[in-house]
Amino acid sequence: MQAEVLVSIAHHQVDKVFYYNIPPSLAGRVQVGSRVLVPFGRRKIEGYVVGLNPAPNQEELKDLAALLDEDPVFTPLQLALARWMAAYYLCPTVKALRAIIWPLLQIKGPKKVKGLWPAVCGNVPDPRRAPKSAAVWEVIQARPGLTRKELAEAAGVSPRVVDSMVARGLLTSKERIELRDPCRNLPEKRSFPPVLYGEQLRAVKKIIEALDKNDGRHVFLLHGVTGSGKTEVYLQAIAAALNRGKQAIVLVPEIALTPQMIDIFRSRFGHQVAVLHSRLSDGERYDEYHRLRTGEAKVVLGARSAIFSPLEKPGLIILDEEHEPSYKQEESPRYHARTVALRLAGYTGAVVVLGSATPSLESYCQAAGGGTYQLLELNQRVGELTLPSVHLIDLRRELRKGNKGIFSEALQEAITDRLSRREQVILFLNRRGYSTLVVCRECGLVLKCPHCDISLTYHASGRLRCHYCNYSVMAPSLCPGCGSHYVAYLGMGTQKVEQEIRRLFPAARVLRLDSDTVGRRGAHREIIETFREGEADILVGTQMVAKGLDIPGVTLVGVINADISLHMPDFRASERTFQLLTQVAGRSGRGKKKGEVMIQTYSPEHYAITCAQNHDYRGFYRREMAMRRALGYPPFTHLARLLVTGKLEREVQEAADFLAQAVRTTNAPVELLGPAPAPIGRIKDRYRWHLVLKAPVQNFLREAATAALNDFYNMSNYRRVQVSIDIAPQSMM
Ligand SMILES: Nc1ncnc2c1ncn2[C@@H]1O[C@H](COP(=O)(O)OP(=O)(O)OP(=O)(O)O)[C@@H](O)[C@H]1O
Ligand SMILES: [Zn+2]
Repeated sequence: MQAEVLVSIAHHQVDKVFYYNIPPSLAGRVQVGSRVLVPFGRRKIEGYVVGLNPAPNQEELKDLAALLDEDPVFTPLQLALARWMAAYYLCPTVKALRAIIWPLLQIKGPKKVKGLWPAVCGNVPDPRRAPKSAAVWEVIQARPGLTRKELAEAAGVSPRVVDSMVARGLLTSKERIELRDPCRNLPEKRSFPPVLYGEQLRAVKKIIEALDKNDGRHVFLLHGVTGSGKTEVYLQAIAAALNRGKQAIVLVPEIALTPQMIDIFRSRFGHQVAVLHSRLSDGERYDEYHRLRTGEAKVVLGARSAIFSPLEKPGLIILDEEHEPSYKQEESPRYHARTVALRLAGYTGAVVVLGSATPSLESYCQAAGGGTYQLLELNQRVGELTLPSVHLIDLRRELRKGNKGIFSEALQEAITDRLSRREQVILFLNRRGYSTLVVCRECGLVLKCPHCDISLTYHASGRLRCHYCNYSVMAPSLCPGCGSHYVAYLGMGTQKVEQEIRRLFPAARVLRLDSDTVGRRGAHREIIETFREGEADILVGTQMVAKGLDIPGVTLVGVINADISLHMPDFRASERTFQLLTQVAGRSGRGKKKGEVMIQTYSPEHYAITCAQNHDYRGFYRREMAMRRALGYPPFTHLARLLVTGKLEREVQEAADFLAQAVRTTNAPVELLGPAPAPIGRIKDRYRWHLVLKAPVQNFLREAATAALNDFYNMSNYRRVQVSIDIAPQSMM
């Protein structure tokens, strides 16, 4: 027998299978999916068995060196996905495969801990003479297997008491597997499905019909306004899938994978739910993975990469907030979870549900423009609730009135009003830190990261930080350029908003939610819970406050500056702005009282902002589609981006020129934009240039990019630059 092996060298030029002989010592144990060690050149490297051939080749083959795990690390379905992903995104197959199985590669198996057991029978210590030992004894009889620390804690004694009992031979220690449940601290409560209202019911019925047809051709776009109860549609569709013996994958953006979301799923489906996200420990991830592989868990709730979960045959795949940019992985393999989901559904016959209050243009035109998706609409909020009224505040007029502060008069009054009525406020600004621009008023020097082409952000800790590479330095008191004292701190972040709020409203209880405040495990949950319980009045935050929060006490949402995302050099800037504003506005008025939203902006006429004000998705869609058509951008064309990076700017530029020339000489009918420096010209000491390819058909892009890359590897000498290909890029930065 011989094995076909993908070796773990992720390079286009090694992207093929290599053949090895299976030595007698491994016969019968090597399977498709096995992780092995193989001789490669003068080294031994890791590889993955992707095929077995009974007839050995004539040529002399080397032997597999070792089998690394007894169980296969991937399923045939996962391998099929990897192969498709490699071809679709033009990445080495082994890279795609490793992206799929990384949770298994990272973890070393279950964690072992030392537990304690009673070593003798009966009642040994006398509670009157040795009350502490007696307490320990009582606990260990009831709960054998506790660790030293757990036991001491449970008995309310110092661990030394436990030690002395071990020394006296009363307790013995043995290794045991630690069971880690990422939700172990959650309250176990059951919830029951509410009665669906008309549109919800219709949506669920349609999905169930598709589940019953079982023909793998159903993609639904669930377009439901904020607070319309999309989650309930998902839950009941999942329940129906489970009743039919099917499994479900539910993806939510990492940021929306809030404890609240997890609680909802756990309270409905209990231990049938496995949760996968980046904050799990390796051990917890192992356990959840294990529960999925054995079939104990039938629903996986997770972020982007949970689409690769080792379910045998998912029958329902749901993407909540399908428009979210975080579904795109911004490193190779640069896959989009939605695209993968559709492919996976093609393999398994699963029904796909894409949900959003603000669908991506790509998806909406598939549903509304005569494409292949079916549109399901939820046009109103649950119950008697209505959408909040949204006011635009023209910051130019504010300035003319002489108000140079962060808050317009109207927003300040509205906050005062809410505080007096004991209602809650969310303030949204999509920038963290204190000041986002530090500049010398005398010589004009802007303080930038020494490693990136990015201005440093001043943090309340007194340090300047780069938000791309995390470089930090104490803020200088004098300008490092000219020695001037006049260093100005401009541009505001959430810390400054928080500080201003505390100054203006000293009695208010304020919380801040951004990536600086959620570093500690559990902090995210605490902040949201504290706010929900009404123990704070105002929540300030970045886009972390914009998504998914369902907090009935909030009747006012203030957007401090709506324009931040509007002027990004990216053709999706308007779409992102509309989505963010609609989502954050949607946090207001979800309880008994009607909500209000105030959006501060310098561009009150921009359609991304006026359409958000009027809850007018279709209006936005029409305007934006007209714009995209005129400029020849997706969804009317397909894009690919070649990003060239390296330490020497000249080399990067020359390499980009070489690639451009190579693209021009291919026969593929593609339009080439650039080469040009990327909007962010340098990150982590690497210069960045890019080329953007446009074509009416995606395959032309692949042809052109592949041909250009081959020329590049075969004919050029730029060994130190890196080229990455991004098919259907989400970020153009
Ligand atoms: N049929 C129903 N009857 C009563 N309450 C419901 C019903 N459906 C949903 N709800 C409740 O309505 C609230 C809003 O629902 P949900 O959070 O799912 O909205 P959503 O559409 O996901 O909103 P968003 O897009 O803003 O996150 C939740 O508190 C949910 O429990
Ligand atoms: Zn940096």
